[in-house]
Amino acid sequence: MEKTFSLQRREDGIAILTMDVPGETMNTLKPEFGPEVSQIIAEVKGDTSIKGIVVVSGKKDSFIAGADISMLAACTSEQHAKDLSQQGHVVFNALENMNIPVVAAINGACLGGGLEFALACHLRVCSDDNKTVLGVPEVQLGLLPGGGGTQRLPRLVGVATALDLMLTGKQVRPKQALKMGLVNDVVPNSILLTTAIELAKKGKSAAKPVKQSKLNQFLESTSFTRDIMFDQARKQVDKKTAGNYPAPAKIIDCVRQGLNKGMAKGLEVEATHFGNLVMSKESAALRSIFFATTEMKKETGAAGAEPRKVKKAMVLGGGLMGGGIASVTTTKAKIPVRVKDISEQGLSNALAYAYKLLDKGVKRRHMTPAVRDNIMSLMTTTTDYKGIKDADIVVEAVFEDLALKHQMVKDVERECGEHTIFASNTSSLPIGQIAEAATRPENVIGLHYFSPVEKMPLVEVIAHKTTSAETIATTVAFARKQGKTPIVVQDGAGFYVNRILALYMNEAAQLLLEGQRVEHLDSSLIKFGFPVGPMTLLDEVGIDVGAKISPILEKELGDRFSAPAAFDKLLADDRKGRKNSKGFYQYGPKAKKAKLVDESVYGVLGIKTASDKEAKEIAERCTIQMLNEAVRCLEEGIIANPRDGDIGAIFGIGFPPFLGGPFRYIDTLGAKNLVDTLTRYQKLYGDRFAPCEMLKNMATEGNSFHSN
Ligand SMILES: C[C@@H](O)CC(=O)SCCNC(=O)CCNC(=O)[C@H](O)C(C)(C)COP(=O)(O)OP(=O)(O)OC[C@H]1O[C@@H](n2cnc3c(N)ncnc32)[C@H](O)[C@@H]1OP(=O)(O)O
Repeated sequence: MEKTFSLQRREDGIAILTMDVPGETMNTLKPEFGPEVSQIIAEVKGDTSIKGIVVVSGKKDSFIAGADISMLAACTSEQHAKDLSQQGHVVFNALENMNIPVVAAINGACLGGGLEFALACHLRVCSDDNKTVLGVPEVQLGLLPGGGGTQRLPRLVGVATALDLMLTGKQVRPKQALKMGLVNDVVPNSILLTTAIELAKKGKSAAKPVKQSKLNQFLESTSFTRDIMFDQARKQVDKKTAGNYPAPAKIIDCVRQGLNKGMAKGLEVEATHFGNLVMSKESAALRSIFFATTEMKKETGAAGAEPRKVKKAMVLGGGLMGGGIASVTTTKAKIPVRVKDISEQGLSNALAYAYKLLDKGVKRRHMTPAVRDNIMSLMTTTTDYKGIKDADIVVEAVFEDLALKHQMVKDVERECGEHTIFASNTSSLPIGQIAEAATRPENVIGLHYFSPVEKMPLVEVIAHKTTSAETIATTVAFARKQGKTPIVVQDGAGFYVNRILALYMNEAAQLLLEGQRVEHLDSSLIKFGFPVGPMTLLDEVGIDVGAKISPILEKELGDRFSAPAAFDKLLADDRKGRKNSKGFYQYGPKAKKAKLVDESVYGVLGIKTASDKEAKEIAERCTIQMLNEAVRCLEEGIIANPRDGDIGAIFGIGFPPFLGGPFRYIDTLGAKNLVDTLTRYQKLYGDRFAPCEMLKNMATEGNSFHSN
């Protein structure tokens, strides 16, 4: 079998150890590497001519992407996974204990087990390339760094920095890595190898201790003070995870035990916890998200169609959404964009939105003012249609008025090229209706972003009946360049995400009208795993927006979408939510310190609060509405498959990732159990809980939505 590691001796005594996994685009660590590396270490130890080693990647622009995640899926028990971790410990310890200096030369992604490999080296130098990132993202997979990272990181960069890296899983850029002491030097890739060789010649003493703040030095100096840090970190983790994610607490335990009882004990605890986490349902769900999104990256969105290149874009509307869309187009996609609005104020809003986001990067020293200004120069503005003849795609982000959108379709067809795509950011209007105004309807498509655009990863690409495959593929590719995860959905009121969200929100509204307190509703769904509760979400999105979408959904999809009539009283009382500082919560100066319910909302709705229902029942009533409608969307072909339905719900509305998405969650619950629960609630509260046909068939046949 082709080897992954190769050793090249040099006349100056520095040997180059190259890792290049045959046939794979990324280097990942696999169980069979242990014996291969151990053999090389033994060979080096027996060759006194070798004075140092430099470890490099054979891949063009990545170092090591971590352990092979698919290898973890093959684990059959906690012990099996623990053994994998301990095999890594043996190899990395042997590397670390070599008498000659070992230097990692890092270019590109150095993540998870890849960084742990580099940490076992005595010194690390990385390139300043854009693709060079370092981090331990295991926590995002429901895991922990199982290759010694929980022990080496704190000892290298300090407890506080190490916990931050491990508990967030964030990737750091070269300069940040240098500043925190993760690497010893940052150089252009052209001199990376030379620098690493020179570093190896200097020997292990070239490593300089990391400067810690006085406070951190004090806190890390004794087990008593360290325990204060660990207890504080644990409190923050418990608050953030609501007990739904086991990995963070285990990471803290590994670091605590390792520092208090020594590295050998720490490594033992790390391996045990790693084994437990690999077999956890939460990690299986989170790993499925990684594989789903990786698989989706390879799809064009329209079988057999190749995307056209988008060299220039236009955004119609400089409001919150238009500004966000223009911002991600220039900042992420690096595509010139021309923003059109009817007023100079609208254009200023768009420019200010983009500039504010970029300037945050300058303030955090992630970019220079010159880079910021260069990116800003990609955004131009206009109050007419000048300078857009060569636009490849026009994204409209104006208010939900069909006549206005029809006019824009006509304008764009008149002013732009015959291939120019008209993409509507509408959140509810059927794309087919918008396309009725087009002479080239094949170029009309929906491109539905979620607010805030720069943060929400999902976009829905909505094809109507005659949207061309090329238009779909081009729009999907454009969204990807904006850093988005697109799912292609079929045309229909509310598309997918807003449709499943609407029933979830309506059930929360029903519970409110039954006397459940606003804050109890929100806390129940946060405990279930949503990032925010339904009442907070309604305030953020806008009560008026929800009220506008509901009748459209009810007209197209049926009575189950009829929103509780009492909610009209909220609009009559001019309650729109955060946007006019009047909603379910208070938004005045007092509210800056604590989130306070606006108790007057109960009087407006004419309700008296009742005793709290169990949080589990509240969460169940709201979530099974979402699950049932997600299956209906699959049944009607709105979504192509359960994978897209899972990713759409997780990335679009924050469906709890540790549950894997609606369809994986139904598989966990069991279709029959869900049908029984829906039927029980149907008898209590009416036909809005009636299980859909596909779900009943799944229950009868005992099928699951996912095979793995
Ligand atoms: C020992 C313990 O500490 C356990 C661990 O190390 S757990 C793993 C920790 N590492 C990660 O979580 C990193 C996961 N990978 C990524 O985040 C990204 O792939 C990347 C940032 C490294 C690169 O992103 P991008 O340039 O977009 O490339 P793709 O995501 O499309 O990936 C390209 C192919 O590489 C495969 N791949 C990447 N990482 C892994 C991995 N850790 N295990 C298995 N396979 C991995 C990915 O599936 C793509 O494969 P393909 O066949 O080319 O589609």
